[in-house]
Amino acid sequence: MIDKKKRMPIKAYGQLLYQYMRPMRWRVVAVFVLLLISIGCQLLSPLALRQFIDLARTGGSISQMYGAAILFVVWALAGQALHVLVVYMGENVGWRATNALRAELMAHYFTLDRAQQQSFSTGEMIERIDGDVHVLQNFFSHFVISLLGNTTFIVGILIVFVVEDWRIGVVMTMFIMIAFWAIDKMRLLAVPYWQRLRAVIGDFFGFLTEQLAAREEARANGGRTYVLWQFEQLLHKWYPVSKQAHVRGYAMWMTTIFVFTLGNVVAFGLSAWLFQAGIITIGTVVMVFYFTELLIKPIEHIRYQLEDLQKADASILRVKALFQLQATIRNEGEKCLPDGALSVSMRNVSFGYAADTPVLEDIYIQLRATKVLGLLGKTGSGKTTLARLLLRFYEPDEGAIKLGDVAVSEVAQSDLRARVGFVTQDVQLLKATVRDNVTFFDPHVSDEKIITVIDELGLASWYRTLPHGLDTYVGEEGVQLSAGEAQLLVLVRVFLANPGLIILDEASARLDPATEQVLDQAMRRLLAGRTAIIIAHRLATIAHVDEVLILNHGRVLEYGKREQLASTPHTHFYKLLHGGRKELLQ
Ligand SMILES: Nc1ncnc2c1ncn2[C@@H]1O[C@H](COP(=O)(O)OP(=O)(O)OP(=O)(O)O)[C@@H](O)[C@H]1O
Repeated sequence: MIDKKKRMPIKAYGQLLYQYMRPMRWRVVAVFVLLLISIGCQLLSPLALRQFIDLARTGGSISQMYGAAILFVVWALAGQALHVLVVYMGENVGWRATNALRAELMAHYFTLDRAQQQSFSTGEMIERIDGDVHVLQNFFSHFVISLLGNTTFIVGILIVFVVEDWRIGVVMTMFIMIAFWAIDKMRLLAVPYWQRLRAVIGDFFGFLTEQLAAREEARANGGRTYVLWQFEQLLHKWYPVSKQAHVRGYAMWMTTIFVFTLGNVVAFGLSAWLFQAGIITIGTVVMVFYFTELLIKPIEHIRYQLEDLQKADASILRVKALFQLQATIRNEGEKCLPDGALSVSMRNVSFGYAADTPVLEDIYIQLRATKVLGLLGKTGSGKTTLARLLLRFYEPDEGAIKLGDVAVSEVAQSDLRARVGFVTQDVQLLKATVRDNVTFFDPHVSDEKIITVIDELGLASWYRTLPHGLDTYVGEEGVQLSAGEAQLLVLVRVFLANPGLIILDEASARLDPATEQVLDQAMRRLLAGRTAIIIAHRLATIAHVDEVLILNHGRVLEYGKREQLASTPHTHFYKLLHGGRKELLQ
């Protein structure tokens, strides 16, 4: 349902402007000063026009008339030139403010929990960080400058009217007040519709990014018809919402046109009457008419600004909603994990993504530093979830998790992320060079170090095929890597960071048997002296681990030393090794 009353309080606008304009206050002050001078020039030019006409009617000298004409042109040109400068500088202020807002939104997004991040599709996030903020750019660059400038201009014209004749001043002041009242009443009309329009655009981009990412799967699995159907549904939804929003914007435009016409009639009628009564000169009649015409522009601009404010209302509400979303895991610790390999301890840990659906129950792990644990279990048994708890992506409902004898809840998130290396099933490479991909843009990692890890992982021959070595670009415009190669590169990234605990989630699932064998040997060398948890569906992946844990429906089915389990005939692991209980891996 659309909440028609939803409107941003003026205070919220003030706060937003204060927050983002403060760092540029001198620039903003300069814009205002230029704006006032520009308004002064624009107000002086019709006075020169009046002087010119009255001189012509009363037989003034030609040189006096030239003087008035030149003044008219000079004031008009100076006013316009300064106006251009004001717009340029205003745009600059707007860009800076919106970029700061964009950066803050992006940084805030990274502070959110995994579950909260997942509640936004990629497209929705693009719409928030770019779409909504783009709308606000106009608000930042033009709104205050334009509103203040145009209001000052209108007040200036009214003062001129009052000075000329109080009746013109009173009537035109009343007319402007009525005009603003009518336009402001129209303002509320479209806010909820602009809000809905942006939400629909967000859904559309969300769908588009998702489908573009999964285009191969969709094509291979015959999903094309469904995708196109869904695409069309979204377009159908977009059109009526866009129409509703624009029709309401148009209603506001119509109101302004009506108001302008009324203003012209009033100004012309009144000044004609005053002229006939011999109270004002013909030059003043032309000047009043000229000023009334000039009034149209600022009222028009204010209308534009209010229309933009309708869009900004919707965008600010959505941006604020994102800012108000706070990570549930907020009690960031301050402790650091001890150097070197980390022990892992989980005691009576239980967890569920939803309150009434446990995914892990009563998990117990006691892994000494430098030991490697093989984690087995069929799909959906909770292996990845267990890894996410170790990284504190989620908080356990019960139990205690410690790394290197420090509770993960007491460790600073940055330290936790730096000391625990996680290779997920879904490998993501950046559109950057091989070097930047493995160092994550850390300039302190030397090329020698990178090449050593590449050598140790057995990737030397692959590395030699890269046309520009570490400077080779990967991704769409660079070298295309196979899924297996991408996974190997991510392994280089993890090992370079020298973590105290490495979690490999199905890391070798995409590799061919030959590559897997090369990697297996290299991994054994690299894992020596480090703690690791290897999540696997295949027994070969965990041929050299020290301990084995089998998960079944979120519970520990079996846990012990690999050698011991492998040599005890009644264990599940023994049966697995000898061809039985295969369902535990599927
Ligand atoms: N983000 C999430 N939100 C809600 N439920 C989730 C989420 N991630 C996983 N689950 C559910 O938790 C259960 C365990 O999932 P998990 O990914 O941990 O299993 P897994 O053993 O790693 O499976 P696989 O071997 O297929 O990767 C599954 O029932 C899954 O549907």
